[in-house]
Amino acid sequence: MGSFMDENFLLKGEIAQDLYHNYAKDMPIIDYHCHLSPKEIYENKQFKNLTDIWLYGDHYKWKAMRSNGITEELITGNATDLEKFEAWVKTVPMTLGNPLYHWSHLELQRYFGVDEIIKESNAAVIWEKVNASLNSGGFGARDFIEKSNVKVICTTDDPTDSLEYHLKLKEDSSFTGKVLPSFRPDKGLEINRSTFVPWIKKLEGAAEQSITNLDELLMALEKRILFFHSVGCRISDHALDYVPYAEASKDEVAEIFLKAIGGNNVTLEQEKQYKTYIIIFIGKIYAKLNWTMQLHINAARNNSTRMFQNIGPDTGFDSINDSPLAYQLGKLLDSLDQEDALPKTILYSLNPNDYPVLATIMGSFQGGGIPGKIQFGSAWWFNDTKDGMLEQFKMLANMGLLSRFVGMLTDSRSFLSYTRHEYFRRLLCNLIGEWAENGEIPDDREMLGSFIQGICYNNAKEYFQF
Ligand SMILES: O=C(O)[C@@H](O)[C@H](O)[C@H](O)C(=O)CO
Repeated sequence: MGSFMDENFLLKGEIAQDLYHNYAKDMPIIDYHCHLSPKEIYENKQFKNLTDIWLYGDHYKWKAMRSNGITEELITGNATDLEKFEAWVKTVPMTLGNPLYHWSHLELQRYFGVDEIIKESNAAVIWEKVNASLNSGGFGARDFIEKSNVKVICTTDDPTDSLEYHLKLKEDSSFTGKVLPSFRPDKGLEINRSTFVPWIKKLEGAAEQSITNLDELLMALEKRILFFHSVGCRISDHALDYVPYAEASKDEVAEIFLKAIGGNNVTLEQEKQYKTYIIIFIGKIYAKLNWTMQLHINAARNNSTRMFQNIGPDTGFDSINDSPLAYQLGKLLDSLDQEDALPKTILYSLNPNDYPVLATIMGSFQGGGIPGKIQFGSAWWFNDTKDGMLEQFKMLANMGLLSRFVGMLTDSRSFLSYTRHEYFRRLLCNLIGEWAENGEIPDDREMLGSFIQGICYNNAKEYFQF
């Protein structure tokens, strides 16, 4: 029996171990969806202590702490960093079976050489060891990126963003990686939210034009897409908590837009018509620019009104949604495909019940000579677990081509999360190794190695063309 999280962690059998150690482990990383701050990267943020880098912004850990009965004071409240750290250390032993248990140990092992089991009796030594490293130099934001062999990072950015720090990083020869923006126009699609009208005002400033009608909105959106493209953006991202599809003429959508900017709510049907029209309009531009369109579907966000009002979004109060998507998604993609204007697309759903739908719709729109043009995206958020990742691998293999998968992303706000790529790679190598051990696939190491390296890095490099 192997020791806890040793070098062959998650790798059963010689083939899996060979595939991981000799093919996967040292492949570079393209992290094509995350929520890191380009400002913190540019400034090479230094971290005060272990809580600063390990707990701040990590709503995965926050959610676990709440489930463990830790009070909010010790999670996002006014407790000291040491008190928050101690509260997390008290929680970790309770997370057995949750990926947080593995991820937390990987984060300390890989970046700080700390092998202690995370538990209360080891809290002091862990706190001291890591803080000594953080205060010794060479443990800034950029250092974690470079240590993790990350070649490309795609942050998540609003169309009105100046991209100031992306531009500064582009000019900074001391930084060898690429930090590229992703175009995330959610606030311009959520026409019934209180953020919509203020956002249109912000867009007027960013696009340096007035936006008093639909044509001007479309012009402004195209301007911002072209600006993002000039800064190196090649990917967009849409959080579609439900997939809209409702047909309407341009004149009808223009009326809906005027109603909204006049400060009036529109009907749900009108919201769907507006969203459908805008997604198709910008999707055509994505296709022209050879961008990739990511659709993150079926999240149910900010379930706790009280906590949303207290501490805002992305704080651990979201869940899986179950809105129907098969018809709507098929029609949305077909609307673009009919005009030969469907961009490369990555389909994610937070609801695993949607996986067969996504994996088969994906197959309906492949083509254009692009391997894996339409992707069934990596197991996302609550599915970013050992079982969730394996389920996605197998579904994609059964229904499409796992060989053409563009692989893992962290989707994180933490500079320590690149260990999730290691976790992913170990699970992938173990699955392929298991198939070979069972004689389900040939034990042809070069072929299997190439398969693995494609999913770890080479497919993404070819697909995204960053
Ligand atoms: O991109 C999203 O909307 C979600 O991934 C969201 O940001 C969430 O907070 C997250 O990061 C899940 O990993």
